[in-house]
Amino acid sequence: MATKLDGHDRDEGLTKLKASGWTHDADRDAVSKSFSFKNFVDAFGFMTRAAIHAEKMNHHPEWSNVYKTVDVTLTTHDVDGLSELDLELAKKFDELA
Ligand SMILES: C[C@H](O)[C@H](O)[C@H]1CNC2=NC(N)=NC(=O)C2=N1
Repeated sequence: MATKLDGHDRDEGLTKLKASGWTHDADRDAVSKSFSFKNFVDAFGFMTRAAIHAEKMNHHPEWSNVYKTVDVTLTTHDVDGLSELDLELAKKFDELA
């Protein structure tokens, strides 16, 4: 079971995510990023690779796709906010994009 991030780990994690283009919604305690690709095939390829990774982690994104854009929001529903799993998944999505 995930635990809600707090203290130094949370500050450090959020700082790193913001530096790579993620924004933090304080009301939901969620992070979001809009990924842009060359075309639909690249966007959907990213979603396919990301989905396989998310399923392996048993941690799933809220996301939507329009043509070559994929909008992603990450939060941990089980703890009503950010956990280490969100930081890990965000980092992986950045690597895959
Ligand atoms: C039962 C199952 O392990 C849980 O519902 C998992 C599945 N994927 C999840 N994904 C996300 N983003 N948050 C969760 O709390 C969560 N919980």
